[in-house]
Amino acid sequence: MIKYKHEPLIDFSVKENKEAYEEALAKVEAELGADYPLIIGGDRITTEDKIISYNPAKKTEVIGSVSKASKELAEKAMQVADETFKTWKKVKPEVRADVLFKAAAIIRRRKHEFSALLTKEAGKPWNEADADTAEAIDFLEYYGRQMLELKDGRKVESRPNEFNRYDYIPLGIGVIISPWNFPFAIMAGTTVAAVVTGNTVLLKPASTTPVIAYKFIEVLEEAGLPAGVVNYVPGSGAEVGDYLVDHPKTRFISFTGSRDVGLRINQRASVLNDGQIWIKRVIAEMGGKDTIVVDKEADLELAAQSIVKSAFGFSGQKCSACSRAVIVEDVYDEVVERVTKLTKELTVGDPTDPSNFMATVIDANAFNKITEYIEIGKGEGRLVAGGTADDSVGYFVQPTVFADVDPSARIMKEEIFGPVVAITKAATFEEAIDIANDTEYGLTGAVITNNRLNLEYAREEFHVGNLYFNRGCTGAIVGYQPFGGFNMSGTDSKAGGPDYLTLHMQAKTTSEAF
Ligand SMILES: NC(=O)c1ccc[n+]([C@@H]2O[C@H](COP(=O)([O-])OP(=O)(O)OC[C@H]3O[C@@H](n4cnc5c(N)ncnc54)[C@H](O)[C@@H]3O)[C@@H](O)[C@H]2O)c1
Ligand SMILES: N[C@@H](CCC=O)C(=O)O
Repeated sequence: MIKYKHEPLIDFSVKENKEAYEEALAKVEAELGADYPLIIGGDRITTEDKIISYNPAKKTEVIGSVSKASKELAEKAMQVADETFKTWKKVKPEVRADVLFKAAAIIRRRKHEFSALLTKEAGKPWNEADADTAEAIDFLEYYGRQMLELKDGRKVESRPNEFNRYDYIPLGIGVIISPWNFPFAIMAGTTVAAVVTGNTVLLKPASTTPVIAYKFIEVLEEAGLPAGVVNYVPGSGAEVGDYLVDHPKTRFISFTGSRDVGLRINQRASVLNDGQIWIKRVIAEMGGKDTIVVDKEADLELAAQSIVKSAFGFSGQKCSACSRAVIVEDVYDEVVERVTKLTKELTVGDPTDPSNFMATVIDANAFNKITEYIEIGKGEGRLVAGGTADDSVGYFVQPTVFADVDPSARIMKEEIFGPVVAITKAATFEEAIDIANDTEYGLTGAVITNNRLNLEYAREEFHVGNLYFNRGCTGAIVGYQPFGGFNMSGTDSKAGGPDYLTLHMQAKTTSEAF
């Protein structure tokens, strides 16, 4: 087995790569507007009720019409997943892992096609779409190998005349609820983690990005995954989501999304329903209010570049995005000035044009929420860049920077999930870390300093699940920087890490006496 290594990112300055992406975009554009059914037990089911997926950069352009699961169809999917679990759980881990390796190979061969769909369906600029696809491949390659490591359980001690074993067995039916912002990587990663560990799955993708999820199910089928192991049930969060979460046959829920929905799922999952004989497990990866701290002894150009890239990459729509910068007063003015200049240089426009650094936000709801926060920001700080938005063609919000914001301001505390960064001043490095920690979230953070003692101080005191030194706070890589946060950022399950698969299994001890 070749050692795991992350998928390299594409260099679009190479002519062949650029042309290949353009070809992929043309292929995706030729397929726009298609109908996509539900998939339950391998059967394609078309419903009257549809979820329409639109291009956020051309808001009337339909990416696809996706059949929408009702409660009845969700129940049917649940029965199929229950039945299929009886056989899938007995399939050898090596065989399950092979499905993941083959799926990775299929995606790698048609990589740009998936990325181009992300450009159209999620509004991802080329490099962001490519990173999303690369991460999906990484999850497949990494979790496949992780399963091979765990397949014989873990070593435990045995005394003379006894043989003890500690094995991992699957849990049962998992409900996978995924977000739209990494509509390929997170959707695929959370699904295959459940599958490779021997569970069956009901996948409810985000309603803004259901087409990429359908394409992924096709890949799994092509890779040999038996019918019924993953069932594709797009639907309304409130209707189908609640039904699946509450269902007595649901054994675990793997959710990635906002704080409020995560808390709701966690609460509902704790209720014992008729016929239920287990405590449901909940994996919940939720929001962030992530901070870059800049010390006075620091590379200030690196600091400004890191803030701008982490704040505005994919329009700030990453749970890891830098939405706050805390700068020590000695270098405050200089860094604010440089951030402002860099931000004003960013190009914003349709993501199919690779010269645009930034494109849209996902939909009208996001546009309205973000522009409301920009208005709030105008009363809470000094607007130094951006502050405008235009939804006449697509949902475009200019990259926006507020300086001199009080640490207790709303835009310093609440997750905006858009291209807005708030900057505040701290008297000392220690105070900067205190401000960074003053949030209910604890997902990512970064520190820019050349002072070794301050780095070590941050290592202990900066309370986030993913802490980065002298770089930005986005872009964790599967198997290298396992991802997940503290406090209201979720259960810190560390996707892409060595402990992740065990969350999808239960350990069984057997002890035989001789
Ligand atoms: N921590 C992480 O790893 C991580 C990664 C990506 C995104 N996020 C967070 O996700 C959020 C953005 O994603 P989003 O807007 O898709 O989040 P969201 O919470 O609105 O939706 C996430 C998923 O939950 C579903 N859902 C909504 N209501 C539901 C209900 N009552 N029951 C069951 N499912 C329901 C949605 O349809 C969607 O599939 C941000 O807060 C971001 O920080 C976190
Ligand atoms: N894992 C991604 C963030 C996922 C959430 O949006 C990163 O590290 O930037």
